[in-house]
Amino acid sequence: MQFQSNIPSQFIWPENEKPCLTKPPEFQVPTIDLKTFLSGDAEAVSEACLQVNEACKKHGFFLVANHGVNAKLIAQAHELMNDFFSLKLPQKQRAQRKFGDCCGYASSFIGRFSSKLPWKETLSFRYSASDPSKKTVEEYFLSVLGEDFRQFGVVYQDYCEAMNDLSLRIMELLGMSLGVGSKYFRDFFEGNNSVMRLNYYPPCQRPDLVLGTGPHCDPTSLTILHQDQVEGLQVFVDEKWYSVNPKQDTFVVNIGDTFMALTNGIYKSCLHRAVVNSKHARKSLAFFLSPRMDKVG
Ligand SMILES: C=C1C[C@]23C[C@H]1CC[C@H]2[C@]1(C)CCC[C@@](C)(C(=O)O)[C@H]1[C@@H]3C(=O)O
Ligand SMILES: O=C(O)CCC(=O)C(=O)O
Repeated sequence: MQFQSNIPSQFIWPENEKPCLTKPPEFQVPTIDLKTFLSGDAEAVSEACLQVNEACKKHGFFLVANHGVNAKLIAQAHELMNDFFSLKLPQKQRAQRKFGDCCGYASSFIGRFSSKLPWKETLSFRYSASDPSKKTVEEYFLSVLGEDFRQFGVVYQDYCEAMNDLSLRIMELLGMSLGVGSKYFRDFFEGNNSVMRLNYYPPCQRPDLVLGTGPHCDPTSLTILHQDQVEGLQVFVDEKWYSVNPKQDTFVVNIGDTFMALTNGIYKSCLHRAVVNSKHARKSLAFFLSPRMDKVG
């Protein structure tokens, strides 16, 4: 393995994809107050629809505030991420992601990609809303990691259920913003399957050479991201990178490729990435909503 300034070459990105040394400008992403939108107040609804329509036609990113997700649950989800990623490697590898599967533990996708490796560890698992009595996330942690991880399963099951509920309320907003009504997309995604991903970005001595997550569009329908208070998320708009800085008590929401297709390209799924820094680890919780495949005609 070759090294350049202590960084293995597989983690070093090409010149044209490296993060800029200077922090890019902050991107002004609209913040939607979900509570006022759902209150049915005509003016609030029309304002929220206008903001979402404008944002999604351009870049597909917006923030949601007053989302109703329990703050303690969010804090627990972050705390347990620290606990999991602090485990010794052999313990984490008990959940090792298998080739071809999108679930499990991955450390920089070693073995999956050979260059431009992301500077991150991830733990991904499925959430199925099709049968509310089946606690798929609890079962995952118990079956893959064992009895000691029961509490992880309970917390992330609750977190995924909260994300699923939030995603359906956001689908109401997206339907209204496109003029097809609040039930159109909500009904389509009811009982869906999703992927929950825990992202852990260790500090890096050379944050100018690596990327936590490379430039990508999410292939799924909708992503609900909760980032900790360490900056790192960047979106690519009008041929430039901008940072989407953490905003207390909000989730970052973005359209994925599948939802872009569902809107015949009217709403955009845009490139984004995550940069790292030399001092602090960074964490994010990403919930990727997908449609029920039996509803995709
Ligand atoms: C279903 C998924 C695959 C990825 C995680 C979720 C939704 C986004 C996908 C991903 C982030 C898109 C960019 C490349 C990728 C490999 C990554 O950087 O993590 C993708 C995820 C994956 O395939 O693991
Ligand atoms: O961690 C972030 O800020 C972005 C993560 C992301 O884009 C992803 O997991 O697909």
